[in-house]
Amino acid sequence: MNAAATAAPALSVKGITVGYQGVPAVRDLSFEVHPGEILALLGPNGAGKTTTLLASVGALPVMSGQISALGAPIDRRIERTSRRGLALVPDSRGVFRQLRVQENLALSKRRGGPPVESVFDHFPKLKTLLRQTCGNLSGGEQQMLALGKVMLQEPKVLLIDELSMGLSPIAVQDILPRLRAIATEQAIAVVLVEQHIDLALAIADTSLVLHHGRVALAGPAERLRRDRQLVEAAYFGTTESNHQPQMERR
Ligand SMILES: Nc1ncnc2c1ncn2[C@@H]1O[C@H](COP(=O)(O)OP(=O)(O)OP(=O)(O)O)[C@@H](O)[C@H]1O
Repeated sequence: MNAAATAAPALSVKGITVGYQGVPAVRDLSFEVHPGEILALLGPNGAGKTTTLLASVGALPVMSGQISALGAPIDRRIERTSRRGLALVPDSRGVFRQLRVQENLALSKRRGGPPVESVFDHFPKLKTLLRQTCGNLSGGEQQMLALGKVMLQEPKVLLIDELSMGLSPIAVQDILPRLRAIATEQAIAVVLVEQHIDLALAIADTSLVLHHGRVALAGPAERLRRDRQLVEAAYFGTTESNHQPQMERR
């Protein structure tokens, strides 16, 4: 068990069923993420990953089950949720493409929060791009900006939907370790939805594979890293029931 696992969970999801127009897209899902931990939330297209993130941040009501974050039940008023330290980086990246980098960062700056310059500790390249219009940035640069913007909000729970969408593997290899460093240094609980399975498992502590809205596989990321066949079976929904561990940790 790692040190983070001894603290109270920053995000606790217990037996949730959630979906659209009364039709469940995710069923009976449970997991916990502790401060400083990264959970890799994996699974094929349509497995329910985005649905899980939306429910976790309060944007989608659960049909049953409970979600609590930072010691209190999730609030469906997103503004309150974000003030309490929950942040979602959507797959659309959440940057204003028509504005410059410096304007994007300024918009995310909070009174009394960290200075804009603190973003350059992890993303020094952004300092050289301050006057660039975001729409002209590369995908990797836009992702750095998206993470930089969210860091200025000092999140305690960070939910990230496909950080690497449209990025080259090299750009993903560059950005994911930075996310690992940020989560550890700032004790942020991260849920990372990611299609680059190996890269996600390389920086994650725990992992969970969804298939058709149900947990097909869960366990320490290190274990899934060692057994790709098991992960692939979970993606195809052919995991045997004795290979569906509870969310134990290292
Ligand atoms: N707004 C919606 N209304 C109705 N059904 C939806 C809606 N959004 C998603 N779904 C359905 O819910 C299921 C789960 O979708 P979700 O987007 O959570 O999957 P995902 O794992 O994030 O997929 P992907 O990797 O393709 O983004 C899918 O069957 C999808 O068609």
